[in-house]
Amino acid sequence: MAPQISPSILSADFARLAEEAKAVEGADWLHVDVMDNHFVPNLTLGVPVVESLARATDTPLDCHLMIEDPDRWAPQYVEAGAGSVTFHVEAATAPVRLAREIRAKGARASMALRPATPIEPYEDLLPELDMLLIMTVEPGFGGQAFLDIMLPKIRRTRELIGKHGLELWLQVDGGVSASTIEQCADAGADVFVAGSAVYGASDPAEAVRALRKQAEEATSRASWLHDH
Ligand SMILES: O=C(CO)[C@@H](O)[C@H](O)COP(=O)(O)O
Ligand SMILES: [Fe+2]
Repeated sequence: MAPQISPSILSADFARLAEEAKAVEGADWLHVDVMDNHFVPNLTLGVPVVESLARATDTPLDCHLMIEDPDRWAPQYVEAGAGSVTFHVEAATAPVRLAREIRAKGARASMALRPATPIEPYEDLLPELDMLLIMTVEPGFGGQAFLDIMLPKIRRTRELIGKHGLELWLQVDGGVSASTIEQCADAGADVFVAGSAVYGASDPAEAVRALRKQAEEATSRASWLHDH
């Protein structure tokens, strides 16, 4: 799959969300970080804001739920208009049932792993998912440094996806920028969340295009190397 860029509005101006969403039209997704001050020590926004954002932009919403009890809340984000809903496996009680419910309601189902959560126990769940999110920072805040100790986990996950012949997308989130996106693409990620690297730039739309170009070039170099 061609690399996709998902700018995170966590780094945008929350008083101007509609304008900030429009500033990155051309991106594949708009990443919406939902935090409840329990699963992570930060509080952002909820269902009503997602409903408004879905009306304010044509870019599909990629909702990253950093909340307790996603089994209860995630379906409401599909109803609010999200195109993709990511729940954390550490918070979910019944991840298979939840992924099936998200899909049945019409969104892409995605599961996230915190940095200390290994992929291996969840190998058998992969066919139930449309995307897996590997956090490359501890969730909770934008602008943190990329954890390069996550690169082996990205590689192992890409190998598991290949082994099972799945179409699953592999997303990375946290500290993704011009200096780190190529390592992520080389390790096998294909959906890149970037908050401060996009909204901290003077031209966010241009930052999205530049990140996509870097990811495309790194992906084609990596596939050339693997094929030869
Ligand atoms: O989920 C999160 C943080 O928990 C992210 O989506 C951040 O918003 C990414 O921001 P940068 O690290 O790219 O600044
Ligand atoms: Fe996120």
